[in-house]
Amino acid sequence: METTSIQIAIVGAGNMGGAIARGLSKGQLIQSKNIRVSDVSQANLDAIKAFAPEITVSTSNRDIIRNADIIVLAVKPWLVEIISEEIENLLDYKKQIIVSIAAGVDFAQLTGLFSTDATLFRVIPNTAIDVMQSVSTISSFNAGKEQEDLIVSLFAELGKAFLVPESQLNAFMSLSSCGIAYAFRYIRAATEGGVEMGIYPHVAKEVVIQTLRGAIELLEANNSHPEVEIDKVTTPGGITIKGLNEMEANGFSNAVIKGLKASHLK
Ligand SMILES: NC(=O)C1=CN([C@@H]2O[C@H](COP(=O)(O)OP(=O)(O)OC[C@H]3O[C@@H](n4cnc5c(N)ncnc54)[C@H](O)[C@@H]3O)[C@@H](O)[C@H]2O)C=CC1
Ligand SMILES: O=C(O)[C@@H]1CCC=N1
Repeated sequence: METTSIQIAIVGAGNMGGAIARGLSKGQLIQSKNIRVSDVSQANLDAIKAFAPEITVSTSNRDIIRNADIIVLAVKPWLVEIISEEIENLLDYKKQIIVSIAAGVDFAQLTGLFSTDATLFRVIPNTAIDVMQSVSTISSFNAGKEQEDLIVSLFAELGKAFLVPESQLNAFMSLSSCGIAYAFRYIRAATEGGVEMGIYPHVAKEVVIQTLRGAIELLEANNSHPEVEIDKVTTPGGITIKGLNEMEANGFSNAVIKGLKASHLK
């Protein structure tokens, strides 16, 4: 199917649904006039309309899903069941693809709510989808290669997309969707360290951000292991190794790994 004719309906225009609608409308694959969004909050719909007037908005979930090729469920996990009851009798499982971004709602639950015949995707983005820099981890159920390629290509417009078996989805979610919060916590900690050493907070934050950007660009440009880049910094007998050893003595790597594992849904 030509992507220019694809109709997409997004149920829930909050942080994630709103960002997906805005991102796709800025991208090349889906035309804004083919994007429909519903929410119980008129304010959220007004915000989408203000961003892209060509997007159709509605407070009726049932209205927007009619004839949509792809239906994205972007509501909180505990609302997926309520939405499924509301729209289920309108769905055509032979034609329509359902994409759920609800964290922790697995295919076993989704097939129970919809049908074992449904073509389903689970997509786990992170909040950087708002700036089209998400990690979106994708699993499929009953989907053909073409359908998988389509969903991956849509989310690749909003950052990077990884297609993985459902058994790995929660580990990816811990690393990227929770991981973005852990990255922010590092930035906060480093900024506070800078302030303690006498640097203004806004300057310290800028320095930390640019330091991280540089680290990422080096890793990508050199395709290297982080430890290789660390070896280039640590002058023998110098100050960096003192700092690293002090951080490790205080459990830095252990804390990061334990935090990731604590957020890994089993
Ligand atoms: N926030 C995050 O970092 C991540 C969130 N997710 C998942 O994304 C989903 C959405 O999360 P957020 O966008 O952060 O939540 P949100 O609360 O910002 O957005 C949900 C939207 O659904 C709307 N809504 C409520 N009841 C509705 C109904 N009956 N019909 C239509 N719309 C309705 C709300 O008004 C709200 O705008 C959740 O299931 C969450 O598990 C997944 C990965 C990461
Ligand atoms: O904290 C949570 O439960 C959700 C899932 C991943 C990011 N936020």
